Amino acid sequence: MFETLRILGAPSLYVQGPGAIGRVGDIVAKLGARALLIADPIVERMLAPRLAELLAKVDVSFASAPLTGEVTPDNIERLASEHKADVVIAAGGGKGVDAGKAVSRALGARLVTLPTAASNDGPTSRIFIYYDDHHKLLRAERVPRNPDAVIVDTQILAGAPRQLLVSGIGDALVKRYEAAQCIGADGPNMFDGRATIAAVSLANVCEQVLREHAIDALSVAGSGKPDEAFEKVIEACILLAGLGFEGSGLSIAHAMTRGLSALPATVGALHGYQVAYALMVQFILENRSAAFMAEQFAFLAAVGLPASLAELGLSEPSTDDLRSIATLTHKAPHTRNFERALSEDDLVEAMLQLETMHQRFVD
Ligand SMILES: NC(=O)c1ccc[n+]([C@@H]2O[C@H](COP(=O)([O-])OP(=O)(O)OC[C@H]3O[C@@H](n4cnc5c(N)ncnc54)[C@H](O)[C@@H]3O)[C@@H](O)[C@H]2O)c1
Ligand SMILES: [Zn+2]
Repeated sequence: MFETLRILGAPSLYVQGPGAIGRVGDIVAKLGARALLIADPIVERMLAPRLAELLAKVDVSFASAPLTGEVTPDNIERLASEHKADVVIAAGGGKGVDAGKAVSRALGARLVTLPTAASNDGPTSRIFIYYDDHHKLLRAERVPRNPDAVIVDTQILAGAPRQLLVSGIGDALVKRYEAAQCIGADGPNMFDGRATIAAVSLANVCEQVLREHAIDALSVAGSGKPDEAFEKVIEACILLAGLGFEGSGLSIAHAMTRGLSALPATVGALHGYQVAYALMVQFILENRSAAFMAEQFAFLAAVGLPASLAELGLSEPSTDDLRSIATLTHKAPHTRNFERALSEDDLVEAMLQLETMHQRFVD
């Protein structure tokens, strides 16, 4: 139920910097005696030996379990039935973090998130996403509390593939504009409450930090050597964007992931690439000026984010493609968080208009 109350949720602790993983022992030992790492197989191999060593020092028992396949209800149930833990360490890109969140809920365990890539702002939030086995988005779910701790080791993040940071920048950039639409439409935030000044301010500052420092931060992505610009952008992508969206609400840019994740040509695009494109559609629906659109196209191009369906992987969208994106998007609850009621035709028209406008910009 949507309340008239202003509600903000947040993790209990946020730790960021090079070598932050060294704090895992202290943090986890305060939460329980048995820890379980959930991550995809690549991240599990990368982190398990180090975590085993850090947790042994504080007498916390340690086990790890790789998630193979998608974050589906069945896969999560299986992982939860095979393990017991007081604390789940949810690590990785968005998939491992979401899987860990889901397992922590199933086990009734405390939750520590340990992002290894800043590809999205899931590490701070209560939300996780269920998919089917073909990576079609099923629904958003919630854990009962925000994570007990978020540990962001920027040395690890600076070693992650560049495109994951590009994705995180896309996911963070959109938050300010979705917040504005959601609040304007009197829509609910992710706690089914109203936005606080705090949450909106964070979404706004997040965007400013990205406009100022994203390009510099990307220049060290993949090097393993975080600098000051990188630290700022990571905080924007994970903390500011996370608190900003959860406390303010979402709109068209995220609603469109329903449609975009259902089409073979776009399902493989990283989450932040999908929402960056979808933000451009939102801007068309907002009737933004040509000058504003040109600025956005230039910024997205500089970061390496898609601003058209063609750049997202669907170069000649058929009428059926557009209709199917619009139908699924229209069903998403966040679509109602917009300044006017939208029809499926409005969405199709906006996508077409964007392709034409973007083509003109590229030419
Ligand atoms: N809970 C939320 O609020 C929220 C928000 C946005 C997205 N998501 C979810 O996030 C998922 C997508 O996340 P993603 O784009 O990060 O994909 P992903 O988690 O699949 O990661 C992409 C790849 O990067 C690898 N990787 C991660 N860290 C690495 C590192 N340091 N070095 C080398 N390789 C590394 C992973 O092993 C994987 O192969 C989706 O499931 C999406 O629903 C959740
Ligand atoms: Zn997102």
